[in-house]
Amino acid sequence: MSKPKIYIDGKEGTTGLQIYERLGGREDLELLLIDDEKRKDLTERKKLLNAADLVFLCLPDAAAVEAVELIENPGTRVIDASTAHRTAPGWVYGLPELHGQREKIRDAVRVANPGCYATGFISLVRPLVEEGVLPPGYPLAAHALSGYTGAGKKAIAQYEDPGRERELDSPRHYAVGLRHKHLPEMTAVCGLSHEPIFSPIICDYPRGMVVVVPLRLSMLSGEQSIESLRDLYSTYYQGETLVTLRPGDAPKCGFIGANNLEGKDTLQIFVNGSGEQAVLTARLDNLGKGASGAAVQNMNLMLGLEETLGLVLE
Ligand SMILES: NC(=O)C1=CN([C@@H]2O[C@H](COP(=O)(O)OP(=O)(O)OC[C@H]3O[C@@H](n4cnc5c(N)ncnc54)[C@H](OP(=O)(O)O)[C@@H]3O)[C@@H](O)[C@H]2O)C=CC1
Ligand SMILES: CC(=O)N[C@@H](CCC(=O)OP(=O)(O)O)C(=O)O
Repeated sequence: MSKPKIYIDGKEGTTGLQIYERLGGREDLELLLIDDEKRKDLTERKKLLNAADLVFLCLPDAAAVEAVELIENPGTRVIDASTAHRTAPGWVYGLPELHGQREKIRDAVRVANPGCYATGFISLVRPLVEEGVLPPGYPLAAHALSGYTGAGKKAIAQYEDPGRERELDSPRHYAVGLRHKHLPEMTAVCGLSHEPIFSPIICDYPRGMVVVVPLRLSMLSGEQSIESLRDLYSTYYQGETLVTLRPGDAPKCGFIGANNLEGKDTLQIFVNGSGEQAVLTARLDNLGKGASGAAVQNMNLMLGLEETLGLVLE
C-alpha cells in the first residue's frame, strides 16, 4: 500500500516546524515539501494541497481560510491549526479525549485543531458540564500563563531580541478587553450558556502553560468536594495516555510550574483547594498538546494509525 502523502502549509512557522519535527523521521508517511522560495506561491501551494491525502494548515487565520478554498480534491483531508474553523459547521473539533470525539475525528475530512488555552480550559470544564456537576450558567472565570512561543514568530523575535524593552522581563496581562480568540470554542465545546471571563498572561519563558479555573463547590450540583472532583476526572480520563490527573499539591509546597511539560505532548490536571473553594489547573506545552502534538495525534487517528505515534510522552 502506498504511504499517505502529507503536506504542511506554513512549515516554516512555529507550529509547522514542530509538526515537521514530529513527522520528519517517520517512514510510514510521505512528506510533500514545497521549494522554500515558493512557500507563499498560491499556484504551487494549490498543487501540493490537492496532491496530499492530508494537509496541516499552520497559517494565520486568513491564509488558512484561503488554503481551504484552494482544495478541490475531495480526497484531501485537513487539520487546521488556526482559529478559523474551530466552531465552523462541517468541522470536527480535534480533542479526542472528549467523550465521543475520537470516533468523529477518525472519520473526519476537516478537523479544527484546538487552541492552546482552549485545550486546557475545555479539558477541565467540559467533563464537569457533561457529568451534570457544573451548571452551564455558572459564572466561570479563568486565568492562564503562557510562554511566549504561544504568540508565534513575531513574539518570539520580540522576546529574544537582546535590545528588547524592559517590560518584557515581567509577565504581561493581555486580552483585557475580554475578547480573546479562544472564547467561542471554550463556550461552544463546553456547552456553556455564556462566555467565561478569561484573563491570559504572557511570560518571559519560551514554552509551556497553565490554565487555571477557580470554583465554589457550593455552586456546583450535588454535594461536591475536592475528592469528588478528582474522582470525576479520574473516571472521565481513564485509559487516556495524554491527559492524566495528578496528585494534589500540599498547600505548603504547592507550586505548579508552567513550563514543566516543555517538549512533551501530554496534559496534566490538578485539583486543589480547601473548604468550599477549589482550583482546577491544566498544565501543557502550548506547542505540544496545545498545537503540534495534538495535530499529529489527530493525524494518526484520521489515518487509522496508533494514536501516539511520533509523540513525546515522557
Ligand atoms: N504558537 C502556538 O502556540 C499556537 C499557534 N496556533 C495557530 O497556528 C497557526 C500558526 O501559528 P504559529 O505557528 O504560531 O505562527 P507563525 O507566525 O510562527 O507561523 C506562521 C507561518 O505561516 C506563514 N504564512 C503566513 N502567511 C502565509 C501564506 N499566505 N501562505 C503561506 N504561508 C504563510 C508564515 O510565513 P513567514 O515565515 O514568512 O512569516 C509563517 O511561517 C496560527 O493560526 C496560530 O493561531 C495554534 C495553537 C498554538
Ligand atoms: C501567548 C499568546 O499570545 N498566545 C496566543 C494563543 C496561541 C494559540 O493557541 O493560538 P491559536 O488560537 O491561534 O491557535 C494568543 O493568546 O493569541
